Amino acid sequence: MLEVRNLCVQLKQQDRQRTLVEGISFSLGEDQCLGILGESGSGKSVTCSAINGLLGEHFSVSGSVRLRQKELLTLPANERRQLRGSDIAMIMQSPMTAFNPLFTIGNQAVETIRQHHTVDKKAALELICNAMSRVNLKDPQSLLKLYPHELSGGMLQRIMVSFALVLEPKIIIADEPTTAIDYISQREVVRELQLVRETFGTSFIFVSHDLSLISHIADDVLVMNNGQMVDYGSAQSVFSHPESEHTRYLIDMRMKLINRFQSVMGS
Ligand SMILES: Nc1ncnc2c1ncn2[C@@H]1O[C@H](COP(=O)(O)OP(=O)(O)OP(=O)(O)O)[C@@H](O)[C@H]1O
Repeated sequence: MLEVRNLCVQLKQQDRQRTLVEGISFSLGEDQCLGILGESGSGKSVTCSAINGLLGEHFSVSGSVRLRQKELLTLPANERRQLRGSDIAMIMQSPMTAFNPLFTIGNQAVETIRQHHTVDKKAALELICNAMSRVNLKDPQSLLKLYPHELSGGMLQRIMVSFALVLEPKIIIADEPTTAIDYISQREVVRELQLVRETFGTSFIFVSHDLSLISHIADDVLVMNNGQMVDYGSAQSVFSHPESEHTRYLIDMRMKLINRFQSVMGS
């Protein structure tokens, strides 16, 4: 489905280039979930944005990103845009920047859905309302009348998940899709994303710094540190026999946290 080879992202600065990400390679099969794990600033979001062609002109991206044998990095911008949503949908970490502040959520939903499905406005609204209810958003009709700034980050994030549920893309890149959401809704969102995978065979790239979440949902895991890939393989092998010091460190930190929690709960 998706084949990424030696992906490298540089930021063009006045007199030099700063490398943000280098040497990222992985394959994502149909109905497969790749977890990208790493601490803050390790390059997870830049990697996802590069794959989806969302980095601006200050960045240079090299390597290869092939979607069903089609090279995406050299694709003209309009063809790339067409793939977004229908082939690859992204649930972004900062939901505020994902929406246009000048239009209501309902307008943006209808516009986005009708770009990819031949349905009228009423049917598009029904689809999005239905998807919003599935991710625990109450009274979707009223929410659709609001502008992005009138909603919390967590609500916008869940609305983004609803867009992805309606568009039924082949691949969903979920970049920390639960960061701005309370614990109960996090579980709803993860459950819904898993249901999408089971129902439509959607492939996922699931980005998180939460090791337990990744170990729970990912088939394969790629661990990043300082813009580089330090471990890659099946979740089972990466977590039981990590190759890098850094992955071992992340696992140790997680174990310490669990032990501390158990001792606090026990005392
Ligand atoms: N728009 C940008 N301009 C300049 N540098 C950037 C930009 N976006 C990201 N970076 C830099 O690229 C590096 C990787 O950032 P990235 O956002 O990909 O990390 P991350 O692993 O997703 O972190 P987090 O979990 O906090 O989101 C960081 O050093 C960051 O400062």
